[in-house]
Amino acid sequence: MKERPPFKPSPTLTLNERLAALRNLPAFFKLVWETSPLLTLANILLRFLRSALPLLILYVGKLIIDQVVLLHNTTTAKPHDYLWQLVAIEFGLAILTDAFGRAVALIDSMLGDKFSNLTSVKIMEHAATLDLDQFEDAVFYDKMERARQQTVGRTVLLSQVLSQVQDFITIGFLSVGLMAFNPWLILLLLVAILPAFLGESYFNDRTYALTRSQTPQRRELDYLRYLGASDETAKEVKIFDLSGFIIGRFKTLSDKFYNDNKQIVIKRSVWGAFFAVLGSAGYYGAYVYIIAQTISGHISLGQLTFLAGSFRQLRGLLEGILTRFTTVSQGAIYLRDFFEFFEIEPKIRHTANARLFPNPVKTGFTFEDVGFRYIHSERWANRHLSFTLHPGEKLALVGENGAGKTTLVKLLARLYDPTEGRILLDGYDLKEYDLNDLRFNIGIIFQDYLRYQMTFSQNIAAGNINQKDNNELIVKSAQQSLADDLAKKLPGGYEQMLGKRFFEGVELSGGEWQKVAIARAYMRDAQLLILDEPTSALDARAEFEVFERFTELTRGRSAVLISHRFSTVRMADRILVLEKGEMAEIGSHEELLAKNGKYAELFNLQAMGYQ
Ligand SMILES: Nc1ncnc2c1ncn2[C@@H]1O[C@H](COP(=O)(O)OP(=O)(O)OP(=O)(O)O)[C@@H](O)[C@H]1O
Repeated sequence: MKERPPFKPSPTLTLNERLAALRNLPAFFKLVWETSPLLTLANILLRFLRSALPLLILYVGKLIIDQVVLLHNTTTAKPHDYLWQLVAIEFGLAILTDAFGRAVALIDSMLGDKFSNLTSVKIMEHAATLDLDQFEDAVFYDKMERARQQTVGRTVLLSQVLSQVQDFITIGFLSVGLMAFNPWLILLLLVAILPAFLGESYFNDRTYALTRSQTPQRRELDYLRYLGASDETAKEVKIFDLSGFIIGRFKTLSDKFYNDNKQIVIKRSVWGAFFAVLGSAGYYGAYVYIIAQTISGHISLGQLTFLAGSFRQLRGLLEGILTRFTTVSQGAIYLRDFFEFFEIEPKIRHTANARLFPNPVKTGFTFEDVGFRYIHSERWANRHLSFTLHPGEKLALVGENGAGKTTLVKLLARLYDPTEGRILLDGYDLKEYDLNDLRFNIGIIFQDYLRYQMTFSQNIAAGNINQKDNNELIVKSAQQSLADDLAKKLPGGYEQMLGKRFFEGVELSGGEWQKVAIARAYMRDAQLLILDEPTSALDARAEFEVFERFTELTRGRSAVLISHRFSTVRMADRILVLEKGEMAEIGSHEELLAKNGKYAELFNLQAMGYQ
């Protein structure tokens, strides 16, 4: 594993970037609304009602104290009914405050869960539309990882923005009373709190920059976690005794994470404590002033409790609003990462009036000087390919490792578009065809096909998932790929769970998995079938049988076969020999042997090995 450069926090964001990030908020709220209009509405309503309660409680408190003082100072006995009514009202308000608070928290958490599910689905849906080469790009993965992180915890932003509004309203209510008393005191509070706000803002910036720069490392940690503890990796990790190496790498990376984060957390906490003292000083300054005013008889005891209470709450609220402001703008910046992912557009797409796949194909697939280079690669994986795959023809691709065989079939299925030249189907560029229809009519089984940890029948149905309940078709496909005998031997038959990851799963041999995978090719009525070496693990007899059936069953349809076994390759109508991505030869087995070129050389080499 290449040693990574040390973490380098990206530069902190400019004010413009912060403000620009706030523009994501409306889109975010739209998404929250989409999550659940009912919960969102209930949340807003409850918060609004709750914002008036603190002032009401303080005011009732003032009335209570004034009433107590009055009763205390009068010598004649007076009924206490009014006082107890006030106490009962305050009690009721306190209960309401608590009940509203809990209801809001409950709704927040339900909304949060729903939001997280909705956004995860959206990410998966969007990822499904993107191109293969986008998945082969580390920068893309970083973006996807950052977007994925936003699916959890982002609803905190919602409650923060709503709390912000709620607190503003409460402040408005509280300020009305205080303004009448002395507006300067509010200013004093604001000045005392400002440093805390600026400090928070600064540290949030640093944290964001660090988190963002750590994305690739976080992905590497995930990967190491998977390598160190997964059924797919356990065998090799044990045999090569890699666990020490993997754990060591994990520890180094996670320690570095810890240390880098620790520095910011410590600094933030020290400065936070200092700023809190400043805030307290402002509050106590105002408090002393109010006490002095009471002693000198300018205000009543009830007013003292009302004002002191208002101030205490105001300080808390102002502090909350200011620190939350930075978190909200921070959250908006994280949102930028989320929405950025959705801005990634696939390049491989079709036009509005795309053509449907021809049935039957008339002239076939024609390569016109096709060349292809993978993203970020200097080398041509395919170059100067010019040939026609005729309707009904069986074409075998032959060539050494890395000669470009798989790349060629990926171009046929438009997993990539040619870098130069073009591929025509019945005379029209592949790009003019409806992408879904094209892919549906081309069935490919790759050499690195997936071994789904699902049931036997689902593994086959993966070839045409719309037919997952069509048992007849599934059994027929299994019979055609020789997988049916296998199903009969399994305890659960077609409903047998495959792989070891889930309960009562059964592991298959490499060749058995291949037979299951090949059955996928028969699940759809594809016009072009491609087998890219999915038979390498079959014994020679099984491969021969599989291919014999394949050519028989696909009669009338075109097929491309990739195999390193010449006993199989010779069954094809024509053989295309690739060398370093270019066409070396094309012709039938007999023609190419007679030519005594590259094909004859490879064929004789293998024949010698069997002697
Ligand atoms: N996703 C990819 N990104 C970048 N380069 C790739 C990618 N896939 C293949 N290549 C490169 O393209 C070249 C052709 O690869 P390809 O898989 O088409 O060969 P192949 O003939 O199918 O080989 P094999 O017989 O080993 O399966 C190789 O040099 C390989 O390194």
